[in-house]
Amino acid sequence: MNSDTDLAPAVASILEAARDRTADAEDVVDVDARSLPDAIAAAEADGRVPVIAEVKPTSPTADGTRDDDPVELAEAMVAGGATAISVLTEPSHFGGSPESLTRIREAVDVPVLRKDFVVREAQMDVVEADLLLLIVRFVDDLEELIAAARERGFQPLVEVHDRAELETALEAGAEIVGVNNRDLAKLEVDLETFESVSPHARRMTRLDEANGETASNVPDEVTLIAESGVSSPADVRRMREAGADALLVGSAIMDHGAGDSDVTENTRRLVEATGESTT
Ligand SMILES: O=C(O)c1ccccc1NCC(=O)[C@H](O)[C@H](O)COP(=O)(O)O
Repeated sequence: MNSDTDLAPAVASILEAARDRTADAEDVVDVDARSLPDAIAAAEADGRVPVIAEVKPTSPTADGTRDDDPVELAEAMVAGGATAISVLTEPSHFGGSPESLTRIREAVDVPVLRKDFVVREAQMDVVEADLLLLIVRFVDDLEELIAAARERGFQPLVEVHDRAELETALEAGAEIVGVNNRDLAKLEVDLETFESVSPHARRMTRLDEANGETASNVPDEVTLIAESGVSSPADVRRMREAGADALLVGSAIMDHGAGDSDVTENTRRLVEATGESTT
């Protein structure tokens, strides 16, 4: 793990809370996961942009809190064409909970991501989900955590912020990689982050192993997700042109400032962002 000194205070606080969080589950999770790559393929087949819509009651950068029932939010996102649902389960900075995720997963039939700050294996045994987030920057033993997640049936979504972290992720065998456009020092979003990392991911996964340029456990295919800062159909097209297989969108769908904003419509305008347009 890198030093904590170049993290925004909010992120340092999230990380400290994550490290302190106990997980005293008696049973090891054993989940029969819904496949994200299959869900992405199904969306592509019927002309939807694959959007992972995020149930994110609040966040350090949100301009408010939405108190709506998380299940109603998730169902509204699926009605708008969401390919999968991301659920923040972090309680103190994002207003999430594992219980919300369980209720959501029972109510929808798309894959559900547990978006949290998991730093130890024991913290995986809190709730069943189809995908589990692992953030390269925050863990010391990525390869072991990927293996531990897979043993439980989770599909690990490994999050990176730059090319060096991407290499770490791919060499550890990550098959689903999220490139987060929000930097952890100032919490600013810049879609160029995805644009600069994505070609490197494609190059690394295509290099012939025999030429010795890539580690032997780099997968042939990787599912690449552009995370954070996608707020308009134009942003969607931009990330797709840069190679995103799917987009993870929270704030633009939750629209925290406007408490009663229509989550179905907010999802649909991104899901339908195909073809040419200037907006
Ligand atoms: O969203 C935040 O304010 C935030 C602050 C500090 C660490 C992480 C944070 N967000 C986590 C996420 O990765 C996003 O919720 C997710 O990618 C969606 O981003 P957005 O569409 O920009 O809400």
